[in-house]
Amino acid sequence: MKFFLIVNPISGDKDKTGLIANVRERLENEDSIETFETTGVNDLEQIKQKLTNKSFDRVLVAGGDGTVKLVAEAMEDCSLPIGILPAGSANGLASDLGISEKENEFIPIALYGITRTIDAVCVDGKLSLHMSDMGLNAQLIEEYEKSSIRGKVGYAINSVSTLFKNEAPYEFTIKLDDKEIKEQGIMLSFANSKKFGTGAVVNPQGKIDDGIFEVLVFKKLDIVELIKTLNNPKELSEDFVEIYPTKRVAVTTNNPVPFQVDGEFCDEVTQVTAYILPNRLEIAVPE
Ligand SMILES: Nc1ncnc2c1ncn2[C@@H]1O[C@H](COP(=O)(O)OP(=O)(O)OP(=O)(O)O)[C@@H](O)[C@H]1O
Repeated sequence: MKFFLIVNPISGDKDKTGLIANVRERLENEDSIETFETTGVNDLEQIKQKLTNKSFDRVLVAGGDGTVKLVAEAMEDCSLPIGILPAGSANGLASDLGISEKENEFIPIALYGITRTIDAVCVDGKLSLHMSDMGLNAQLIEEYEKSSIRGKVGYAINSVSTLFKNEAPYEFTIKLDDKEIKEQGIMLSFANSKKFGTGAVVNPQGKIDDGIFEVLVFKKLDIVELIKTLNNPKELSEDFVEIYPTKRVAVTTNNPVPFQVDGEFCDEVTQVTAYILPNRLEIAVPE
């Protein structure tokens, strides 16, 4: 097999040298691998070009959700299976697909594992594979991106400051196919899957390949419900989160609200439309 390995050198604040060496060690004799390191500038065009000019059998991604998304965007015209080597501060997509965080378990899956086709969501014209949202979490991501401390420690420190200086609750007007709803909440998520990157299950009925996504309106910070999300709940209280399964939605707010897509802060917005992209991507998963 021919592999194209894309490495994000800064993701998760982790050195990837050992990981790359371990991947190479697992290759079978006739396999070949070409490596590309992201720079944070012009990566999309460069990856697209490599994929157009050469033929590969599988693309490996050593990074977090943002890097997987980048690769998925680059594969608009050329669809190849993706093997995820989780190496971000938040590996929400990998965790949702049941991919282990242990190198000796995830490397063989990424290289030779069976694949599964998953949906994506187009959110405000951008590709979202996992979770995008308007509100508190997006503000946290904005603060994190500005801060010099990366990795899980960076998230933890910024969580505290975000909790003290945010403008929530926000007023959301949610237009679904059959109804329009007004809800007040601290954030609104467009969820293609079950969990946040932290592992918190906020969308218990969510499936990444069911042709729909869920709009989640988080009404308040409820410590008891937040603890529940860490224990794989089958359902959550409607006083904590209201869930609307749908194929499309248009959301508006009165005032600008921080907005993020799969862990990347985008902007402050007053409106976002989203719709499902069924069977968008093929990813290697555990059996
Ligand atoms: N060489 C680089 N230098 C700086 N930034 C980079 C580089 N390569 C990629 N990036 C940036 O990394 C981000 C994607 O990181 P990703 O989500 O995969 O990992 P992460 O660990 O979750 O990210 P973060 O460290 O931001 O939490 C993108 O914003 C991208 O522009």
